[in-house]
Amino acid sequence: MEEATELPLPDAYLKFLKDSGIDPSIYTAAESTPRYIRLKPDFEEYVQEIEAELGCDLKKVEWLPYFYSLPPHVQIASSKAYREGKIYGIDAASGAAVAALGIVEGDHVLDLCAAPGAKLCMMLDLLGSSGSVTGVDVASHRLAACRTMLRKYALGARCRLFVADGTKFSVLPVTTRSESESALDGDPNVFKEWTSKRSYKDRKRSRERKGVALSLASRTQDPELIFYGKDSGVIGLNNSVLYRTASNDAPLSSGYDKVLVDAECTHDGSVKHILKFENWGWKTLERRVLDAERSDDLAILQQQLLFNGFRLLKVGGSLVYSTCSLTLSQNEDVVKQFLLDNASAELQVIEAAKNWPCKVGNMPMTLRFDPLTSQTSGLFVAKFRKLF
Ligand SMILES: C[S@@+](CC[C@H](N)C(=O)[O-])C[C@H]1O[C@@H](n2cnc3c(N)ncnc32)[C@H](O)[C@@H]1O
Repeated sequence: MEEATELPLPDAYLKFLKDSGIDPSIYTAAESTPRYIRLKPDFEEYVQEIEAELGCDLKKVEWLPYFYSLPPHVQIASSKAYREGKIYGIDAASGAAVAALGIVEGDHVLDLCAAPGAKLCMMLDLLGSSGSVTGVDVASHRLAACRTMLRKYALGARCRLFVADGTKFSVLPVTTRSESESALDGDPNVFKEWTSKRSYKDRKRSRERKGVALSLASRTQDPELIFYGKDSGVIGLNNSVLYRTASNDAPLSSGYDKVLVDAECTHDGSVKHILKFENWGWKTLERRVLDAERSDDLAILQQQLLFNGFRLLKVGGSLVYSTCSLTLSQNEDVVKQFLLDNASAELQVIEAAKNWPCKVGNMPMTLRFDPLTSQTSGLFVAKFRKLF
């Protein structure tokens, strides 16, 4: 195995690792960490066919249903199975973050940092034939890629996507529909089936609707609905119902059952991603990772995302906070501060994790996937329950 000292990491980054208490040798795992795919549940019988196509064995990940590992250098993008939407690439640790949510059929799930969307796809696969998933991301181009992914994998029926700031997003799930809401059918501003090709008349209406939405949803900072599936609960609603928002103080009975806050972070645990900066230029790493880490803004953003995700959670519901950073400041410190500020939050044991190849974090009940020991990308996971 390569020595940590031989890795092409610049001094400024090595200092960041040292200051953050991260052992640089985790990057030696980049070459040997397998690639992971998730097979869409309907396609398990195709394993042998996919193996022949990729020219390698698919090794079942025993601790995570429908996940397979393959040698790190196998490319999946040109394979027929990938093009036909039978498999998607997702690291097993990312899959664990979704599994930690414990999604069951009928849940209304919020994914507050959703793009590019591998976790969102897995959520929709777990959801079954009732419930919904709402994906939010502040980056419109990334969320557009997420929409493409949903359509490719035919997973969008129960999903809606909003470009919005997750620290302010306030739109509630559509749970039950009252008679007065169903009677909106004649209203020209009612959402019809979603289509990417919309007529001039529709676009004009949508602009008008957006105007209404802006005034109705001033607290939501103009969330823009860029996709909704036929069973997402959006069709037949008008703006006033769709943009029904959560009040800041009242405990929610109509909030989301499960929330994932897969927060923006420095990505230092994503060992393969970090080593790509060798080609992209270390200056880019300094700008994207080190400057971000140095500024207090990132920690504030993580706190605010967690705070708002929890606000939208219904009483009794569960929230998973994850990052692909291994620093204490972006993980345990965020969790500690959050627990201090929120009496209604308690850390929850992740029952499913008993057989996972991860370690307990620096706080009981939190988990850390470490590339050297877990054979996955690095990831921190904490789960909270809302008590009241
Ligand atoms: C770690 S990535 C999420 C990965 C995603 N969950 C997946 O599985 O593909 C973090 C995301 O947070 C988004 N983000 C950053 N600031 C945000 C904000 N204020 N509100 C919502 N999303 C934000 C970024 O655009 C980025 O897509």
